[in-house]
Amino acid sequence: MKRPEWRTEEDMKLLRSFLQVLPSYHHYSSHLQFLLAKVIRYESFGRGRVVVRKGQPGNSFYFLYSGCVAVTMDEDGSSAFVDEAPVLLHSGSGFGEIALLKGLDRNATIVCMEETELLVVDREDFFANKLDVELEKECLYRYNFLKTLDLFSTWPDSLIEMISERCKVEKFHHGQVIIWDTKETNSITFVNKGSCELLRLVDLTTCPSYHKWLSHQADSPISSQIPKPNPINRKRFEGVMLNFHQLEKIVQKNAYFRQHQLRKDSSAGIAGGGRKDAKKHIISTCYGEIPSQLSAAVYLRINVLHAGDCLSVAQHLIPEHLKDNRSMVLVSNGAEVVRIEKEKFINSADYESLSKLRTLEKEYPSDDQLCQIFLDENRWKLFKTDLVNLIVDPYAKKFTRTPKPLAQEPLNLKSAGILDLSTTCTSSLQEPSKMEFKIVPVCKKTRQADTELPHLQPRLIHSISVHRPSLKVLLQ
Ligand SMILES: Nc1ncnc2c1ncn2[C@@H]1O[C@@H]2COP(=O)(O)O[C@H]2[C@H]1O
Repeated sequence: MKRPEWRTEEDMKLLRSFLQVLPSYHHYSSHLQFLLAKVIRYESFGRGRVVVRKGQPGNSFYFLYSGCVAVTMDEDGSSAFVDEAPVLLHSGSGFGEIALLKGLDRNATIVCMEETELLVVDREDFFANKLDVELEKECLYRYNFLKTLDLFSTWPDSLIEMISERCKVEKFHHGQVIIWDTKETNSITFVNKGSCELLRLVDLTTCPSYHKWLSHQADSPISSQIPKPNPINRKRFEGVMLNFHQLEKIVQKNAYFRQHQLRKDSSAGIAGGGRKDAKKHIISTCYGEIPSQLSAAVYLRINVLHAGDCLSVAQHLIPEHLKDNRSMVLVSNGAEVVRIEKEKFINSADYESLSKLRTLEKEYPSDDQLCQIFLDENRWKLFKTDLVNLIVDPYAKKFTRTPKPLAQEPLNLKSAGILDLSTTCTSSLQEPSKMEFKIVPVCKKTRQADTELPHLQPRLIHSISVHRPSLKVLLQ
């Protein structure tokens, strides 16, 4: 990047279009964007470098162009590398405005977590270009939002102002993960606009209802009479299950899954083929033995948070026996959120707001209850799809043309999420399946609380297809 004094008008236009990718820059007026493109300086720092030190006077404001920085309360920023869940700012964010706006010392340390590129606006340019007016507006926006929340109704304005200076508004597009693991967050997340979903990855093999249901399927006279693999079964769910593609993306992007090398596996826990190896296809769980192909996990939505709601993490404020230590994922449906560090909130909160926070802690269904809900919904979907096929299909077929399947599709995401009981049960004791599917290493994460989980890698599914008698026959 050329030095500011050497930039021509053309350079500034080009730079301005480059900077559009930064959300914190993008929403400024085009006039201000142009002025900033004139004065902005480029700096890059390596991992561990402190950009802004707590307690020091502030002379610059920063846009984070690429990389990631942590906000810490210690002066040297070292806590960011030992904290389980440091406050992180990613590409597109801005920081360092408070010291300039309020004439105070830096309220936090900003340390680089990786190679980071920054665009710097120095004090004189900051005020000369009226960036202070824009950033004051942002501060006021956060303050006004917090004022609307009942949780802060007993707080004095000065405290709300202090909190609003120590948080940021973050925008997440549809499907983007806001929190990978709710167990590992130190913040209270407030939804300002839009909505988000709280999901729980339920390992069905750990749920008694799943085993009960499987044994019921095995005992069913229908399944013993007609155990033939039925390709139509798999078609039933295609396009039915909401969000499965989105969940696939979560699994692919999740750093934890990447670390455990998410596999497109064709053998999926099945060691070898043939009847001799039948034993190897069976896994033991505390609820009995099942074919390893039936080891499955499913993401289930357990709550939807709308504007004004918050995801509290007040677990340590509630009695031990009421604590819910399960990991959950918070996914955006297109949302704007404000995260406030739990510790900061608790240190500033009065008795009333602490009690309110405690009551916000929701009780969610157990994994087994979630499993039951899933199986019920699955049954209903099966019935609904069969019924629609029975009534609509003969007419629709006349007028529509089935699109040709894509040649050599590497992984059919639609069918990959369907556990087809009829094909699985018949093939599990014979040849290893050629079917491709995703393995979810949900049980590999060894934490003390998780030690009771069996050490298998369940397959990520969204539906289970079972063989059922034709509705047409039943209705005749
Ligand atoms: N909790 C927080 N979340 C995000 N950014 C913060 C937080 N606390 C402080 N900051 C930013 O860190 C900056 C440190 O320097 P300033 O006080 O100038 O401005 C501060 C804010 O821009």
